[in-house]
Amino acid sequence: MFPNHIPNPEDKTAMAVTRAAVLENSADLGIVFDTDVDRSGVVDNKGNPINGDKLIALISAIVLREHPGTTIVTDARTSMALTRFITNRGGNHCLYRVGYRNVIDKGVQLNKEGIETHLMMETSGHGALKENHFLDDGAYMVVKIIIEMVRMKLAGSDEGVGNIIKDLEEPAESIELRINVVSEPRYAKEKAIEAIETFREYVEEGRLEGWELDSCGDCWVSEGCLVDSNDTSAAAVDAHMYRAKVSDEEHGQHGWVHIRQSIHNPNIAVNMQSSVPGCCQTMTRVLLDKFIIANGMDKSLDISQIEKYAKSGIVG
Ligand SMILES: O=P(O)(O)OC[C@H]1O[C@H](O)[C@H](O)[C@@H](O)[C@@H]1O
Repeated sequence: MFPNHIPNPEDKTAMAVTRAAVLENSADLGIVFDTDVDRSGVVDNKGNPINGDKLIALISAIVLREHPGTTIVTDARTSMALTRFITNRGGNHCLYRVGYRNVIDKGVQLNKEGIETHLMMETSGHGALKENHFLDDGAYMVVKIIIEMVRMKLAGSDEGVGNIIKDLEEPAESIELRINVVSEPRYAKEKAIEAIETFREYVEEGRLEGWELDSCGDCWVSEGCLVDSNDTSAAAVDAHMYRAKVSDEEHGQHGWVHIRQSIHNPNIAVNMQSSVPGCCQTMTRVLLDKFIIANGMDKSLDISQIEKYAKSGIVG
C-alpha cells in the first residue's frame, strides 16, 4: 500500500486503510509492516485493528499456550489490563525500559539467569521470540498469527484472531506529551536527566499524594525493574525512566504516569493512562502544579504541551 500511507503499524491511517481493504475484500487478515519489517500490526477478518498492547496480548496468548507460565517482557507503557491479561493466563509480566533493544536484552538476561522468557515485545510493534533466536522480527510474529488463524479455521471457527483478545480491556485514556528542554543542545540530556531524577525523588518521598514508584509487584525482578536501582547490566544510555502508579480515594489505583528521556530527541516523554475518564488531565495538573512549578522547572523546560493539556484536555 506504500506510498499511500506511512509504513508504520502505530500509524492510525495505515491501520484504517488496511481495515478498509480487509472489509472490502472479505479478507482473513490484513498485515502492516514498517519499512524494515521488524515491527508489525494486523487487522482481523472483522476489521479489528490489532497493534500496540493488543498485538502484545495476541502473541502472549499464543506463546503462553505453547509455554505455560513463561515470562513476557514489555516496555512499561503497556496498560494495567495487559498485565492482568498475561497473569490471568498464568504468565509473568516484566515491565521494563522503553527501547526495543532494552526489552529484548532484558529477555536474554532473564533466560541466562534461568527465568524462562519466551517473548519480548514493545508497544511500538517490535518483538522477539526465544524460539527465533531473540531476533527483532515482525515477519515472524505475523507468521505465528497466520498459523493461529489457520488453526482456528481448521477447528471450524470463523471468529478471527481478534476473538483471542476479546477480554483485554482498554484504558479509558492514554496520552503522550513531550517536554522540550530549553538549553544548548549539549546540555539538554543532562537537564532532562536532572528533571527525571527529581521526579523520582518527589515520588519516593511521597510528595505527590497517591503516586508511588511502580515495579513488577512481587515478581522476581523485585525493585530492579522499573526503578533501575540494582540493574547494572543494561546500557545506561536511556536508563532514566520511571513509572508511578496513581491512586485516589474515589477510584483506587486507576492509572500510571511514565516519564523518560527520549531516545532520539532532546526532550522528555510523558505517557499517562487511566481507566477513569478525565483522570489523565487531573494527573497532568498534579505534575504541573505540584512538581514542575513547585520546583521552578518551568524556567528550564518548555511545558507548553503540559499546560495545554492541563487546561483543555487537548494533546498537541
Ligand atoms: O524516545 P522516542 O523518540 O519516543 O523513541 C522511542 C523509540 O525509539 C526507537 O524508535 C526504538 O526503535 C523504539 O524501540 C522506541 O520505542
